[in-house]
Amino acid sequence: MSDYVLEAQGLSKGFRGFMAVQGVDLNVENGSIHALIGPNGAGKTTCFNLLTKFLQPSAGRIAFEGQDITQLSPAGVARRGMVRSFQISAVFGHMTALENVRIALARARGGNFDFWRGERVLIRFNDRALALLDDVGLSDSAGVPAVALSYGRKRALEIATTLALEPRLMLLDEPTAGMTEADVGRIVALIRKIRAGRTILMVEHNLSVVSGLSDRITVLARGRVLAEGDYASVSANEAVVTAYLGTDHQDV
Ligand SMILES: Nc1ncnc2c1ncn2[C@@H]1O[C@H](COP(=O)(O)OP(=O)(O)OP(=O)(O)O)[C@@H](O)[C@H]1O
Repeated sequence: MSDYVLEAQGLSKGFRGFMAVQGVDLNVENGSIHALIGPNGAGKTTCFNLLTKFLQPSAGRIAFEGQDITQLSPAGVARRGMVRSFQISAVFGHMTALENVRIALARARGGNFDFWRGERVLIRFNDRALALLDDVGLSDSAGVPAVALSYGRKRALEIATTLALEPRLMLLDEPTAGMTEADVGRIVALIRKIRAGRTILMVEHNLSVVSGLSDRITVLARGRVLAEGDYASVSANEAVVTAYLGTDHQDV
């Protein structure tokens, strides 16, 4: 089997003639944390949407664990073990943290989501749900409605609902966006913890998060791959520095 859990070749996406992503090759190594970075408008989100099949590529091929997934739906990709955090937007504000994770577990097992009469069914998931809440540091919030959780805790709950789907490849879309510094530290620690036994691909703007977490970084600019390597090598790359300096982004 290949060392790569995810392989994309020649990935392209045009919007009415404008190429947002053009000829991107991306190989994500099994067990790694791989970050996709780049200045505003570089094509990171489009690339992410292509990989998770929220967008259909205009050209290119994507394989997950050696199987071609280019034609699959987002749900089909998720069922195979490649899950995007927040994909299922499973955080229902009026439900408690525990109830949210139980619903995610029920869905992961192909439950018909009929939770209106499902209390007896859902109760079977209590132990596993409590263990997942513990994994993300939310055991003390099990009974708290999601709406009452702080922003950082809500993101942790979203990660717990994603973990409920038992992803082998977890895709995180700007996991620290909009967070206070203290919450950023907590999410970084959480990502370090949950990486065991799985691969993580993330889009992230916060470069200190990227430098501390990523084994490998792909830098996009104007829809193309500008550089790839570890943090030390991409941050010393002249083309990368120029691309970042040309925007209002923080320095690399
Ligand atoms: N649905 C769409 N229709 C038209 N243009 C689009 C669409 N989605 C993205 N684009 C354009 O494609 C380019 C890449 O956008 P994308 O959102 O992928 O970049 P990004 O790297 O995620 O940027 P940011 O860091 O600002 O979120 C941008 O110029 C954007 O305006």
